[in-house]
Amino acid sequence: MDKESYGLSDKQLAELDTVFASDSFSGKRVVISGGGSGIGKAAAWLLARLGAKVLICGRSYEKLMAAIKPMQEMGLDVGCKTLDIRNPEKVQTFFDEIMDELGGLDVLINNAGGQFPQPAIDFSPNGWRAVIDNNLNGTWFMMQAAAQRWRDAEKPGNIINIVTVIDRGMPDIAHTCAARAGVIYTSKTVAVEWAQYGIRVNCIAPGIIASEGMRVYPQEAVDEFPRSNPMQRFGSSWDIAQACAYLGGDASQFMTGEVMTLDGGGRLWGELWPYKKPDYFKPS
Ligand SMILES: CCCCCCCCC/C=C/C(=O)SCCNC(=O)CCNC(=O)[C@H](O)C(C)(C)COP(=O)(O)OP(=O)(O)OC[C@H]1O[C@@H](n2cnc3c(N)ncnc32)[C@H](O)[C@@H]1OP(=O)(O)O
Ligand SMILES: NC(=O)C1=CN([C@@H]2O[C@H](COP(=O)(O)OP(=O)(O)OC[C@H]3O[C@@H](n4cnc5c(N)ncnc54)[C@H](OP(=O)(O)O)[C@@H]3O)[C@@H](O)[C@H]2O)C=CC1
Repeated sequence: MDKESYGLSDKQLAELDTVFASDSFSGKRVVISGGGSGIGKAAAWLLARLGAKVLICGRSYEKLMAAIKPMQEMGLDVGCKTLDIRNPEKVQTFFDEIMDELGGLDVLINNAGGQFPQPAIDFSPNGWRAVIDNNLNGTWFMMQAAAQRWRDAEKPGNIINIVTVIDRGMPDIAHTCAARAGVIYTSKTVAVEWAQYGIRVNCIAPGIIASEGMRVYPQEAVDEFPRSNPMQRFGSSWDIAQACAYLGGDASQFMTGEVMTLDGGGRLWGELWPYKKPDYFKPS
């Protein structure tokens, strides 16, 4: 399949079935970074359909507006703001504004992120820095800004960080493995530190998901990605959105500091090096 065609249409996102009750997020205010495409957009659709007031952010205003228009046309309560999560001052201003505009915040989904594939030995200092900054620093600025406001207002909070499956590392994306390991262990640590404030922190580790994010990878790699798990297929953004609904809702109220993996068993079996695998690693 052409990598450009990966991702769910707005019609699908408006109609896909869910196991969650239609009012399970009513009264909840949710912020989703990177909500203009892929997994973040699917989560925005689902949680808004379940009654949440949702605000998505990302770097491209046009992308955000295009994402929220069909949701608003369905009568869903969704807004957007531009934000580069790597800028700590802008993140602070963002949270000041949205706390005011939404009247508070219940759930923060740190989904914005990504990387480019390259053998680690060839990373430039700036390429390494860009991926660490986007995924580790950006996510941390968002987590801390939300937690400070929840603590100061004496309100509970709930953070969900979208990471990636790092158990076996992943050839060609060592920079993101480093960043996501940082996010996971920061999350485990602050899940403990922030329990006293009623703040939960969990991560979701998606395996290969058929989202718009696939456009970043060469077609030959995308064609091989299903072999990264024993189900030998892609997961869907909707799978990850439903995991967000579980972690963002009351059913998971006793869960904090965990990583929920949805990878079709890829942690246990699968080819992680789908593209330009050196001869050294090929069967002789
Ligand atoms: C195949 C098997 C995979 C196997 C991997 C399988 C993975 C599947 C699981 C994960 C799937 C997903 O995450 S899907 C989601 C994918 N979505 C995304 O990645 C979207 C977000 N990504 C990004 O915005 C960008 O990739 C990112 C670099 C992180 C941020 O962009 P920036 O605008 O900050 O970066 P730039 O200013 O353009 O560049 C900063 C530096 O990075 C370098 N750089 C940027 N792109 C580069 C590239 N393609 N190759 C080399 N170097 C690159 C530049 O040259 C710069 O270094 P100098 O030249 O030295 O200055
Ligand atoms: N698809 C997959 O197989 C997997 C995805 N993931 C992770 O899931 C998350 C969502 O990915 P997916 O939906 O697939 O891909 P997308 O590329 O569609 O989503 C990434 C989103 O993040 C936004 N974003 C990136 N950098 C920034 C930034 N600095 N500030 C604000 N927004 C930013 C992008 O918007 P914009 O460019 O407009 O800012 C985009 O909407 C990412 O963290 C990804 O790495 C993890 C494992 C597997």
